[in-house]
Amino acid sequence: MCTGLRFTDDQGNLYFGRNLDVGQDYGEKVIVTPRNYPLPYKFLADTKTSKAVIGMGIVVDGYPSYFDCFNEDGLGIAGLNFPHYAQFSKEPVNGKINLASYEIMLWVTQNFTTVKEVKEALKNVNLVSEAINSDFAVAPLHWIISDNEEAIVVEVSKQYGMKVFEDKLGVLTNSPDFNWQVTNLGNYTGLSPHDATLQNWNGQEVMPWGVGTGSLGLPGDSIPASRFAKVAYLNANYPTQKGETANVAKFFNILKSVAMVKGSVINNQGKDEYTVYTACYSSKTKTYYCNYATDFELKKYTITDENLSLNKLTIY
Ligand SMILES: C[C@H](CCC(=O)NCCS(=O)(=O)O)[C@H]1CC[C@H]2[C@@H]3[C@H](O)C[C@@H]4C[C@H](O)CC[C@]4(C)[C@H]3C[C@H](O)[C@]12C
Repeated sequence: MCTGLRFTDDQGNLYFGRNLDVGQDYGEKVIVTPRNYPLPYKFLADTKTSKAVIGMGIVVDGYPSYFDCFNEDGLGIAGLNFPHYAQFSKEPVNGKINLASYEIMLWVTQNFTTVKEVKEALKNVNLVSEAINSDFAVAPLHWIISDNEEAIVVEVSKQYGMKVFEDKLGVLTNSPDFNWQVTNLGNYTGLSPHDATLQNWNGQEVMPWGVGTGSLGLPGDSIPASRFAKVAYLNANYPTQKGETANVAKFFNILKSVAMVKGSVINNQGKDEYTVYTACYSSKTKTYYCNYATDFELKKYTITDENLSLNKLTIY
């Protein structure tokens, strides 16, 4: 499972990232793709990158295959599992921009600066079920895309085709679909950051005990709907913060509260599924912050004038 989160600071700078919750080691690393790096496509003419990108991923045949990535202009995208729903086109479709589903990460971060532009361009996109190479399966993902101004969620399913949702909550988890998750929030509208008050039930005074009584019922389990509701609630109530340090702390405070702790979830392959890393990109400083289940030290990697103009990937 995974959880994506975005919010802005008091000056409108974006903080955007995710938890990666998996039961498998992909050997992922932080990768900076420079400008002018070869960018092959399955159905479009090969080209070169025009914007530097930073994020977490693996390199497959020289191709930076990102799990989440962010460009130097502050536009980012994260892929999260969307099992039982995600279904891409079997074949390319004439007259459309055909992208292999894994190509959406770099297509978005190379061609656009704003979500507004992405939304317009997506109207003509067809995502094709095509793996990078025969060693990999097609990942059944949906995506959250964000800039300073707004966020959207992109889903392609058998039931609904391609859908692009405004994500005012700044949250994405896994299945069911985004619309279902937002509808489900209606079950949590009684939550309040304020404590419950003293009640009188048939003459009996009933006292709320201690702080936090307004949030009784806020979920704490690991299912996607629970993580969605919890992060949506916390993101809506966490006060706007000033400065990079406080905003990065806000990000990790919220996402670690839905992190899956090793041993608490065992998937149907018998593997521990847990939060392997948490990562947050700051558009203000072009910095990718991350830490790992096995090492909480906060690592910082930045798109710099030096690494954006190299002619090779920088792999940390
Ligand atoms: C498993 C990851 C998503 C984690 C997640 O959302 N889990 C939820 C589980 S569930 O819903 O509750 O079942 C996804 C996110 C990005 C994915 C990777 C990226 O898409 C990059 C390549 C793409 C290749 O097609 C497959 C390998 C891969 C390296 C992918 C492996 C895997 O599917 C990743 C790592």
